Amino acid sequence: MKFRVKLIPVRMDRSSAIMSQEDAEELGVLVGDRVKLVFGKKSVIADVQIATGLIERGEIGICRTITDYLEIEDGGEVELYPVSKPASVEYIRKKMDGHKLTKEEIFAIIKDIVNNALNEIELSAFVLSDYFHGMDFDEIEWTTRAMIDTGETLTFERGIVVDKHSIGGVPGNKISLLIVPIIAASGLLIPKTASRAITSASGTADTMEVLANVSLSVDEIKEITERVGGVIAWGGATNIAPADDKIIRVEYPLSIDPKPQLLASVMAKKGAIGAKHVVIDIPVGAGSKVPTVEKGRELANDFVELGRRLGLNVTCVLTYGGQPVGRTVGPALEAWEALKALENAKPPRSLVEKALGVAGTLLEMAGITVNGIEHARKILESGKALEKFREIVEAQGGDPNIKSDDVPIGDKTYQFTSPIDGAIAHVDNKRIVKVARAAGAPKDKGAGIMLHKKGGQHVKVGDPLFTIYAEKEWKLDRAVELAMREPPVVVSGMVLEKYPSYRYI
Ligand SMILES: O=P(O)(O)OC[C@H]1O[C@H](OP(=O)(O)O)[C@H](O)[C@@H]1O
Ligand SMILES: Nc1ccnc(=O)[nH]1
Repeated sequence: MKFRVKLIPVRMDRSSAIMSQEDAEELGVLVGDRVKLVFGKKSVIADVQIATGLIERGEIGICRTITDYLEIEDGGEVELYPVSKPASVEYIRKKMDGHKLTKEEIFAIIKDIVNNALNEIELSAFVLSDYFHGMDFDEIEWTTRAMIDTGETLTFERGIVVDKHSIGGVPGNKISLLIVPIIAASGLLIPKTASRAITSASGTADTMEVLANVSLSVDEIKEITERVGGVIAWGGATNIAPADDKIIRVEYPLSIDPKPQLLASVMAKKGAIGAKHVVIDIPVGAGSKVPTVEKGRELANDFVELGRRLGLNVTCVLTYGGQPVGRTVGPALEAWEALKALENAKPPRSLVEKALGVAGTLLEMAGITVNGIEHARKILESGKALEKFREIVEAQGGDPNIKSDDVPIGDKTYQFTSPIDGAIAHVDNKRIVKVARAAGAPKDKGAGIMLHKKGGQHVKVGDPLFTIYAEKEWKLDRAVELAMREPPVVVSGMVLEKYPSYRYI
């Protein structure tokens, strides 16, 4: 059937073909079905969208990304016909029914994810079927390999390439901003790619973006790593394991990270950059991705086994994840605190101790020293890590003279104080994230939470507990309201509750 092109003057990631309800009925297609648009020798597959009123009968609304590709003008004529779903949709259905997929089926799914051939519903179905049914080890290995093979890989001619990655799940986990410069300052190469937030209020890519550009190409990552020793880049902007960010975009709104995807997501990025030694940080504790040490050990075994299959030397570090790392949550606040630690300006102990523990493990694995923590501490305390971090920031287009107190933080604030004398019984990871996201994080860089007290500390009536920061008043109001309904910091005396009507926790 022939259609007249109506150019929608925007660019979109996904290809959509917008038509009237009547034309959709005549073609026998529903919203989300696929159609092929042909112009001359070129063709493109697009999803059907319906917008009666905007699009007349006989018209097809397409965005500039498609018109540029087809080299067709507004008002031009295209041939359009329905096409069937790719075979990978059948494989996703097989997984939804709980069956094991073959290597070929997994490669087909990942390839179609990379080529944008699956719509949001199909991609979500894939992620959710992994969430409900899991994958066996072969499937996890094939997913990881498929994610590596469908993207670009990096090789370095000289130097020992190492890497670290956290599975995430604990708020305030800004340790990569300390670890990467410590490792780079020790002479090792660390081309670190990070994701944006998945279940938290700020991923390492979101935090680093406060200080520098994180959208680097594979060539830039290689060049900067060879010149300065390390980078902190956003994996989604590179062509390294390109399926990863597309999967994460589905996980983020649901705040889920199914185990097979988690393993493949992390290890594909490590495999693609050719890391020899890798440390995986597994935060363990209530409200994190891994609730108990036993579960942490199981996951650690999986990482080590996947590393063995891919030829990477992996050590996992189980870390305390029962409450946020350091005192800040949210991109700018976390960048501020990471800089404080690099400046040796009274940083929180939990942040420094964790960063040194993970960095030290990597230094020992690479054979730099037998006492990794002390070696890492010297690099941090001597100022060499700060110096190296500034080189990295400059190489990534940021201001090398940045100081912690120059980092702009949201100017709309609200402080919560203790309603009673008592002790902090609980800092709830999930609630902290919910409130920080309600305040605007990670999109609004200045939004987040500063904790004034952490678990176990004593408080008196009226003592500050935490402050919410936001860039916009209405987001602050929303976050404050949420924090009142679901307190993220719980103070308790020895009397927990009174019935019928008083509730302190
Ligand atoms: O948002 P949640 O689920 O906490 O996890 C995502 C974060 O965890 C990893 O941290 P890193 O890059 O090793 O520092 C990812 O790259 C990302 O920054
Ligand atoms: N699923 C993931 C968890 C943590 N980091 C990642 O890059 N991916």
